[in-house]
Amino acid sequence: MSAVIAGVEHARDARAVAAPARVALLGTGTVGRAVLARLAGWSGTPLGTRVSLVHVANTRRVLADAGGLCPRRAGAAFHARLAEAPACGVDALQAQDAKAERYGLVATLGQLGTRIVIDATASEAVAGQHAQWLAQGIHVVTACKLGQGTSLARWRAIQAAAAHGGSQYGDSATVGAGLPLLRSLRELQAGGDRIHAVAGVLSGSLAWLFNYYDGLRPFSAFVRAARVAGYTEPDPRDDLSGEDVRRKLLILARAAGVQLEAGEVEVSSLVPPQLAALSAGEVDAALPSLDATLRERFAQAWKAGGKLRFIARLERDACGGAQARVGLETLAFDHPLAGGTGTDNRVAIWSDRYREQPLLIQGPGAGAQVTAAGLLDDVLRIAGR
Ligand SMILES: NC(=O)C1=CN([C@@H]2O[C@H](COP(=O)(O)OP(=O)(O)OC[C@H]3O[C@@H](n4cnc5c(N)ncnc54)[C@H](O)[C@@H]3O)[C@@H](O)[C@H]2O)C=CC1
Ligand SMILES: N[C@@H](CC=O)C(=O)O
Repeated sequence: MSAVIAGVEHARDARAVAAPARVALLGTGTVGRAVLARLAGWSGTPLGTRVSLVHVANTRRVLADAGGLCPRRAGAAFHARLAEAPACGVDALQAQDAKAERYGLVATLGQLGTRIVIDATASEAVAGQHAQWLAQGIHVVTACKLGQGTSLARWRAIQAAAAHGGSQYGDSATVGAGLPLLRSLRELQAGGDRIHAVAGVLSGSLAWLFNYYDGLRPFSAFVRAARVAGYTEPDPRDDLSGEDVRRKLLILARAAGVQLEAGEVEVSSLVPPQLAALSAGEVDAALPSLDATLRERFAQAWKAGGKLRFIARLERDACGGAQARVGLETLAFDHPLAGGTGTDNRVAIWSDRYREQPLLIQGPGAGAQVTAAGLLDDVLRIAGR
């Protein structure tokens, strides 16, 4: 290659490397707000040059600018009147009709370069779009478990669409709020290990509840506090019923090579039928219906000299089958899965190399900041250097 051509190629490479990934954020609640705050903190740093936020939407409004939005101003625009948002050099913040959001999103992301949708919603409709975006070559980074943690058909569609579109699916934040759980399972298998079993606490809110519930104050008051702290799902019954943990266990199992259907996970719910039957708006007033049963469960565990922990278990047998279950257990105080504090998830993984003593991974398993960091770690991995 001549020096001139090599120089042109080099300049082209340098431009390709420098082009920021174009990012759309869906959801501006607990997690989405923290994503915007973290992006705002990157302004003027090398990390800030690697991503360009072009689209932000929630259920009510959309802000889009193909030239790039200011994350700080976008955050303020969603949580204060636009006029009060401090200016930071963005000329064209456009409020669009939220109904046009899906089409607007793909158009604003454009056709070229690295395009990423961050899903910080708990929306079934948005999860239903993941495979379509991936098939178009748009990467998806998600905190929402409804993509990979529901039906096996949807999980397979996501894998197939990513392969077809040459796109990546960033799922670190779906289990353990970004703890290196999925990554560890994948790396163990890439190194030739078979995963034998996984067990532990996979819910940050339930960890927090059973770390602090004292059997004296009403359990329902702790549920309200966990919701205010941003640890629960938008509807706390998704946590209390074990549904959120079922989804996480399905995501882990499938990543471990066990293609379970949702119905194959045995789930013991903490939600009584009368609470399960209510509309979302009626839930808060009815939370005290949890109190008597939980007080009794706590007293029994205390008498037995143990602690309550909401545990997920996946056990593989030698014939290729697997058992999966989720529910409240009484564990001895010194049980390896009973430790941790706050929202800590604590998960043990048994594999070929970790046969007797499992690999243990522990850390905060819910919360806006850790989840936003997990999402943006995936964004940076996809955006490249
Ligand atoms: N809160 C936490 O600690 C963690 C949450 N997650 C997941 O993150 C997701 C978001 O959780 P939160 O922020 O706590 O919920 P949230 O209820 O605070 O926020 C949800 C946001 O999504 C928006 N939204 C809903 N449907 C939409 C649609 N069709 N298009 C655009 N926006 C839409 C809502 O307007 C709202 O802004 C959930 O899937 C949750 O499971 C994952 C790990 C930890
Ligand atoms: N509601 C979830 C949030 C993270 O996924 C939990 O409690 O773990």
